[in-house]
Amino acid sequence: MNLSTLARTSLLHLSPLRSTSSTRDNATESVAIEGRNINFSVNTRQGRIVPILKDCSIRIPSGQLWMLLGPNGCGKSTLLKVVMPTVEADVAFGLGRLNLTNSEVRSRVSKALEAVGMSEYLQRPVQTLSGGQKQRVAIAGALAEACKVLLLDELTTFLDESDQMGVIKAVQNLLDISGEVTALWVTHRLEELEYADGAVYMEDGRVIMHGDAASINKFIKAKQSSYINRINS
Ligand SMILES: Nc1ncnc2c1ncn2[C@@H]1O[C@H](COP(=O)(O)OP(=O)(O)OP(=O)(O)O)[C@@H](O)[C@H]1O
Repeated sequence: MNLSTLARTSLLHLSPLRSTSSTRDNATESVAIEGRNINFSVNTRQGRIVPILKDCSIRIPSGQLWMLLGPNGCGKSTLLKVVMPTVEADVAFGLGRLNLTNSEVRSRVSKALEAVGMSEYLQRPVQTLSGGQKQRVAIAGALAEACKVLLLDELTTFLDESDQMGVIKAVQNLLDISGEVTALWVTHRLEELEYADGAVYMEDGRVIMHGDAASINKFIKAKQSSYINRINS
């Protein structure tokens, strides 16, 4: 079925949540996934609204294995996608171990998302983002944890040109804003050198050249044309 838009209303929490358990000892147990009254509909191209999830509520305690069952087409996969973490939960994930207050967590998440140009995606499920947007959210996660060094391995390999630029610009922007974050970016794409302050070129386990990005670009291009000339001769 072709869709023009997706509509979703839900109240969803992903860990860490505390709730009163109905278990034998009435102990407080941690809830990893909780969705309340989740509704999800799709709008067809013909303008018809098709309800898929109808007022679903689930509560899954931390550290347990639960199964989701039901006949084909009843909505299991859709429910799973809708309970996928939001951008906000994803960026906040690594902060769980830092013993921060909720307002500190919110402030860090919002600053990190701002730095990568993703503020307006706070409540979007990560799974609905493009590849480049997901990379930017991952970078925001590192930033929220106050990482001072980012080691970024081929972030843009499978991205189209606009996503590729979005990620490069997000990294550049956060370096400009923070003034104290350093990034080392692994790439095969020579055109990305235009955005680098410096570069390192390796061959066969050795650093062959280390310096300004323009000189390294020139060096690699000269090597490439000499190689092409050799195989054409
Ligand atoms: N994007 C969509 N557009 C239109 N209909 C959709 C969309 N996503 C899901 N549906 C419909 O919603 C219903 C639930 O689909 P879903 O894949 O969640 O079911 P399921 O329980 O996981 O099925 P199965 O057991 O066959 O994998 C199906 O009728 C499906 O065709």
